[in-house]
Amino acid sequence: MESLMTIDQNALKREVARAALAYVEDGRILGVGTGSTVDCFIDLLPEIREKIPACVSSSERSTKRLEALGFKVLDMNEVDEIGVYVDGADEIDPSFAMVKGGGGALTREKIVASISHRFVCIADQSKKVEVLGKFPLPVEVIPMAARAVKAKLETLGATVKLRDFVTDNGCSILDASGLSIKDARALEDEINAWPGVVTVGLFANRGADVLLLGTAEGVKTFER
Ligand SMILES: O=C[C@H](O)[C@H](O)[C@H](O)COP(=O)(O)O
Repeated sequence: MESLMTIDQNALKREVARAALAYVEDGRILGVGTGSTVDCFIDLLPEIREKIPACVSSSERSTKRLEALGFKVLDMNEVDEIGVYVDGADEIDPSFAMVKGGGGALTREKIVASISHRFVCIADQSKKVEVLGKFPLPVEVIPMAARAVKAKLETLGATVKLRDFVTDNGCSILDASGLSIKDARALEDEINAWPGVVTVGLFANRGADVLLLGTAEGVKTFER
């Protein structure tokens, strides 16, 4: 039963990945996110190779995958702007605010998204929620700040675990469960301001512009 559910979810990921190809702008640098849904997207990019002069990627994982397929991946510091950024999410709410970072790439994702004109979120139906916070909120921290930031998250009512993981930036991740996220923008600003926080995995101030949602009835498109 479990494997059947997995197969279905993967099929939904492939469908939304295919739908995102239509959003890639001809001749503009493409921003590429990270995760299993984005892996499906990357694997389809050779079909539109001639439209993509180069990419900027949000992780070493995606960079490797893109380069293996023959795509040029630019350093962020070589680029002023990006047309479309395609990335997944762990949760997305009706205002297009997201929780991201399940794969640990949240900081680079936020940086690439910040210079992108359009953020296209690709996700299967399990990611769409009314209120953010069921998925543990990732917070990337400088390693020496892990204990202090954990304590601050606990004062907000979270149960916090240090992930056994080192990010592409050489930092640590705290996963905060049980937060009641009423005002995602305010919480994003608050946590980002704590000493030692690199970034929080809330993407509310710069949320998605388009959501391509894989459902049992096909891909549904939401735009704001
Ligand atoms: O750090 C990882 C990213 O934020 C991913 O976009 C997010 O975790 C969703 O990944 P997936 O497509 O594997 O569910």
